[in-house]
Formats: sequence, structure tokens, C-alpha cells
Amino acid sequence: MSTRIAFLKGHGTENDFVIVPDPENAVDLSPAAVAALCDRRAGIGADGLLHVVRSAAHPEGRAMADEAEWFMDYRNGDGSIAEMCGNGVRVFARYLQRAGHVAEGDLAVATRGGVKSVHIAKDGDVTVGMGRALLPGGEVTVSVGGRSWPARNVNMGNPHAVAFVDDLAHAGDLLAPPPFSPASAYPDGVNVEFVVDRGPRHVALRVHERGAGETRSCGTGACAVAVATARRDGVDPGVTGTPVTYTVDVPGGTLVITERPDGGIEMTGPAVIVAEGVIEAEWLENALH
Ligand SMILES: N[C@@H](CCC[C@H](N)C(=O)O)C(=O)O
Repeated sequence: MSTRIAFLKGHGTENDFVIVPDPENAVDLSPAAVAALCDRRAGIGADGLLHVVRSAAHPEGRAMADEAEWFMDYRNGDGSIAEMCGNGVRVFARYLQRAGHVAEGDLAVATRGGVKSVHIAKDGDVTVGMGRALLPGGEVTVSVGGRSWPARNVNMGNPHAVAFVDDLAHAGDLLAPPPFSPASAYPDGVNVEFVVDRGPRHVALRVHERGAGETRSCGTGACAVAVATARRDGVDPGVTGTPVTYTVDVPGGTLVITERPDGGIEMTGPAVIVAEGVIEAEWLENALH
């Protein structure tokens, strides 16, 4: 690692991230380094890390460099890699704007889940075009304590199991990943959302994120929940030809999700930079040994 590494801290509806700007992909962010940085007691603390790299400088971004200058190399807080992070893209865009790399308005961001279109509004909210949800079907069950629920399998680039519950408290303390079956449904693990109704086209969720534990928000999770709720409600914009919008309350705020007739999903919410600083190389060396 280089001797002093700049970082920022940001969040989107309290889904929080360490941001490491590294345009030329010069910083060696091993899984152990990411986990140390995201540790809430011994490190900076975050649900995940946004490694900001020029697409052309990253092996997984290079093929998208013509469409999107910047690649979001997203890592979960435990150091694992995920395909996509919806709140992460919004905070990533906020960082690019704050750093002067992009202006308000439209931009494209390369991710492992493909190129995402982002809009930074004058009012401060950031919208991301998340692409389409895949609904693989099949029966899935999730359990907590003595309770079990059927869950909808939704893929937003990353895997989700969406369970409708009577009370969010029934999800318990969510200190461990909720067991699911069959195991073959999610060979690489899953993000699990527990959902209650709040009103017409308005729901609330709690989420256990793969690689992070219970978090205060999950953007891909909120999109998965909006789509699962629409289908439960008998609403499919692909059939009606009319967009549908759901308000999704998360513990850390509110996200607004619209599904369009072509299946495209847009998510809008706040994206905030909280602080910036420098990681001490000596601390990181010690943390890793
Ligand atoms: N918080 C994210 C999702 C991050 C990835 C997830 N934990 C996974 O492993 O798939 C979001 O806002 O979408």
C-alpha cells in the first residue's frame, strides 16, 4: 500500500461507505484491508467500501470504459465482492460530483452489474437506473427463530430473498444470516429483506445484507422489495403499460422506486458525503498483521 491513503465517508439512507478515490487503481485493497477499514470499532466503520477507479484502469471496468469513465469497485464490509450496490452507486456519484469529476445532471457509472445511468438532481437527491429485476421463480423459504416465511427470489444483479411478514420485529435481532432453503437457490449467499405494508404502494423493510449483517438500508434490496410487492399486488407495468412507484421506508430513511413498462427500475434518495481524511499506513499495516 502507498503510505497515506485518502478516504471519504458517505451514506445513502444510512447505508454507509468508506470511499477510496484511486483513479489509477494503485491501492492494493485486499479483502483483509477492506474488512479492517470497515470495522466499526478498530477501523473507520462502514457497511461497505467504494473503490473509485477509472474504468480503463480496472480489469473488470475496462470493457465499459467507452461508456463510463468511472468504475465502482464495490466491496462488502467483510471484504467480499458483490455484483452491485444501489445506494453505493448513488454515493459514488455524489463523490464524483463533489470532487469535480462530474457536474449535476446525468452520468454513467460502470459496475460489476453493468453500466448504470445516474442523475444528480439540483435538489440534492440522486437517482440511479438500476436496470431490470430478474424473478427466477421457485419456492424459497427463509427462517428466523421459530418462524418461517415464503420468500420471493429477486435478482437485481445481486441476489435477494423478499419475505412479507406481519411485524418487522419478527425478524429478531438479525445478528446472523437468516437460514434459507433450498440451499441451491442461493449458492453464493443472499441478501434477505423482511417487509411490512405501510399503506397504498408504501412498504417498510429490514434487511440482512450478505457480507455486512443488518444494515440501515439496501438500495438493491429496496428495488427487489418494490418489484416483489408489485407482483404480490397483481401489478406488472410490463402488462399494464403504466409505470408503478413504491415508497420504501428503510430504517435509515426513505427510497422511492419506480418500475417502468420496459422493466427498467429507477431508485431515488439522498446521498451524502460526511467526512474526509487520511488512512494511516502504519495503522493499516498493524491491522493486517
Ligand atoms: N447495500 C447495497 C448492497 C450491497 C451488496 C450486498 N451486500 C450483496 O452482497 O449483494 C445496496 O444498496 O444495494
